[in-house]
Amino acid sequence: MITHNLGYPRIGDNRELKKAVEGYWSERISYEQLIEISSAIKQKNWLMQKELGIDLIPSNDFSLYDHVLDLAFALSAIPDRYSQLLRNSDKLKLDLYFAMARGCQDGVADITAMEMTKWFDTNYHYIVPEFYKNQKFWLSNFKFIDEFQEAKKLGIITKPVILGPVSFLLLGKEKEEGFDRIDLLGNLLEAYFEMISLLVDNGVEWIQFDEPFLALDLTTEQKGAFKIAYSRIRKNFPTVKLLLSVYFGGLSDNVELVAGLPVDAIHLDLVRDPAQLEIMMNLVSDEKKLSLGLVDGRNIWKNNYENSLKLISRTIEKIGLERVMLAPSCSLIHVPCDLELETNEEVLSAEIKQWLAFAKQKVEEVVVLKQLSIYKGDISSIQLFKENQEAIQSRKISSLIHNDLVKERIDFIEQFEEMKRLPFSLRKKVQQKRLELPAFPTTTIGSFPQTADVRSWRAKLKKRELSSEEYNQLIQNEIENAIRWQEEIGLDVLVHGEFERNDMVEYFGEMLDGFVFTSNGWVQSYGSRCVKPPIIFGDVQRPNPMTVNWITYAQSLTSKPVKGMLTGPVTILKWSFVRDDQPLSVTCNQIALAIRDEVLDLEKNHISVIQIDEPALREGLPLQKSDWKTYLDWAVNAFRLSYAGVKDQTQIHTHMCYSEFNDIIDSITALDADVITIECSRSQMELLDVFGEYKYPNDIGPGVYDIHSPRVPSDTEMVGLLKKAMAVIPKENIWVNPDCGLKTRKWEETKEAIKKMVNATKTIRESVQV
Ligand SMILES: Nc1nc2c(c(=O)[nH]1)N[C@@H](CNc1ccc(C(=O)N[C@@H](CCC(=O)N[C@@H](CCC(=O)N[C@@H](CCC(=O)O)C(=O)O)C(=O)O)C(=O)O)cc1)CN2
Ligand code: MET
Ligand SMILES: [Zn+2]
Repeated sequence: MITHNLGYPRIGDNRELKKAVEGYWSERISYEQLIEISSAIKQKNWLMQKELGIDLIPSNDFSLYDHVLDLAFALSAIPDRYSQLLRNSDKLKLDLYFAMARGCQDGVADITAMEMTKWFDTNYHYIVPEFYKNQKFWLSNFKFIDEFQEAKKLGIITKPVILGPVSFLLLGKEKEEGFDRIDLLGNLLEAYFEMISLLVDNGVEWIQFDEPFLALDLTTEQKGAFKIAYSRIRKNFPTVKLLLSVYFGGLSDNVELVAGLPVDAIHLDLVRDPAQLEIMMNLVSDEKKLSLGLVDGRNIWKNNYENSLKLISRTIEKIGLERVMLAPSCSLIHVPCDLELETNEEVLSAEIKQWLAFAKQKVEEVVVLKQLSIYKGDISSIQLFKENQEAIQSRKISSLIHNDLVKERIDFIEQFEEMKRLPFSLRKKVQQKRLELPAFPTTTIGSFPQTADVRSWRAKLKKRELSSEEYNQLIQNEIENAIRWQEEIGLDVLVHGEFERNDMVEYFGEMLDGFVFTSNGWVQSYGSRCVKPPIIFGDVQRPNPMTVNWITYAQSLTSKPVKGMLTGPVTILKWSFVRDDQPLSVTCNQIALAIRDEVLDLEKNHISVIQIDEPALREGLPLQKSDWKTYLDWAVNAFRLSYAGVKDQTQIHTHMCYSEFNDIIDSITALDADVITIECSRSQMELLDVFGEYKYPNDIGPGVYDIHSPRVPSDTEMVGLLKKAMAVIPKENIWVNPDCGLKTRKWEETKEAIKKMVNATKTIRESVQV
């Protein structure tokens, strides 16, 4: 029986990578220092996994920005617009790599970034490969082999992890007409052969090919591509061991296809779909191993050894010990590094801590499961097993979890559904009378730059180096400056800037009952950006108002409307670690009721516009279409519940980013927000087409500039994008705003860009009669 891991967090226990990469971008550290810090993280991870006793340790799971970009870069899938940056030195190559991720504006070059989007149903974002007709691929970067060699020097023969060829193509996007990216498979395989041959020459024994698309619905052609890819790889490399890994879902209709692929081992996500194991065991031939993904790589609850051991012994009985591999369900990049770093009991109590496992603990769980499953005697006498069962039991019966008041409120949900508003067209008139907005109203998405100063005040507040009065005063000053600046440049609907928030989800988690948070539970979201997802362990309710003081303070400074700014129930749910002892829909409704309390309090305090962000609505969509309807029904209901009972004169906004809306436009419409602001600019307004075709009835603010890049767009570019928007959306319905919040930007860039955005709007207002 072999234990292995699919990928370990690369950010470092204390976000060393984030600090190093950002240090490199701002020229505080050198190329050499960045490489040194990266190596230290990799080595620490490898040695730790070795020490814990994992048999097959992954390499090439590290990345300086994103593993999909790494592969595109290795295979020379570098769009032409970057050609002026192609250079030979290692440092300049790295600068090109970062330019692809972040855009480049340095006085000489002015190049947009590649698109970024969500990695399946996670809060991790990858860089979208760009594909062209007849594109050729060749190896020009060698990270996958360098990392293997690096680990080999430490005496560890790792298992390189490489995104499989079919998933790589499917994750990308055609950048010209007249071909399907799957047609590039033949060309792409040539480069994969080079890659594999280098690995084999250097002594690789196992290669892990990740093909998460096998957990999604596939066309016949796509299925065919998998057959071609793996039979050609096998033919060229008959002896190297291939592990095909599928995660985030069950194989469903693809199970026969996968069982038949000529690989040496198949990894299954048994957390998402335990039932697929029996089906696979019946189909798979004798020479193949099965890797059981039993330890949840997407959540932080301790593994229930009793349940896992049942599945393992069933598998041993059916296919034999030699053919069983044990692993986490997916890469561990989606969970924090190490629970032992949580030492502050005031933040995370011992009672709750004993229910949890982070990445390092999950690696240990895999090893212990192997030991327990090959143990010949009675495992109930083994300490590790006993402790595990006690922890599982303690969570089941804990009094912390259940709150009868919350359960009663949930039972009365139906009555809220009857709180209907006027239809949008009539509401719009009532709201316009109150707000008196010009044509093409301008606004921003909520956050303004989270400067080092603002963060340091929060850090000092935590360490009690600032009193809460001092902290509040500092934040109020920021809000006042932000309001003054917004008035000065002529924005129409203002925001308070979210300076008081560490994160749009964690902030609310900290104030709601039923949540705990961590001190160091960081998870990578994209590039150097990380989040600390709160943990929902029990029934949720709002003991006190969460935002009312800040928003009413901001509103008191101006006669223009200031938006109340809330995170929606689906997003709070999706970006937290969620309890697994009740349906997600129930937890979501509990959160919705808590947000609704806040909405109604804001309304009572004369806030005329309230934004309820739902950037994770699309990402929550199940991977298989057959599950969509159920999800969309409860997600849309929860959103509507969060504002149920507001008056017609209160304008409800929502915001979404990184989403393909094509498939869910009905549900977006059913949210019935008065205004939706969406991410659009990296895709040059392509995302808007569906709203036009569908004749989406309410107002839309298509993002006219990409906030994820430090690059400042010109007003001409924004005028161009607005004209594109006007070609598909009635002009009366258009708002003007950036793609998303500005918290990751610097003030300098923000001020310049928003000013240009307001100018672009003026140009548009002058050019059309509304
Ligand atoms: N949860 C979530 N998911 C999301 C988004 C989001 O906003 N939130 N946005 C989309 C894109 N993803 C993003 C994810 C993270 C960030 C982001 O800016 N993260 C910050 C951390 C935010 C945070 O929690 N800040 C804390 C802690 C900050 C910190 O690092 N403090 C220092 C100390 C500071 C000092 O002394 O100067 C430390 O702990 O070492 C705070 O402000 O209080 C970062 O990585 O830099 C942005 C976008 C999609 N998914
Ligand atoms: C990821 S969506 C962000 C929305 C939030 N209101 C902000 O402006 O930061
Ligand atoms: Zn956003």
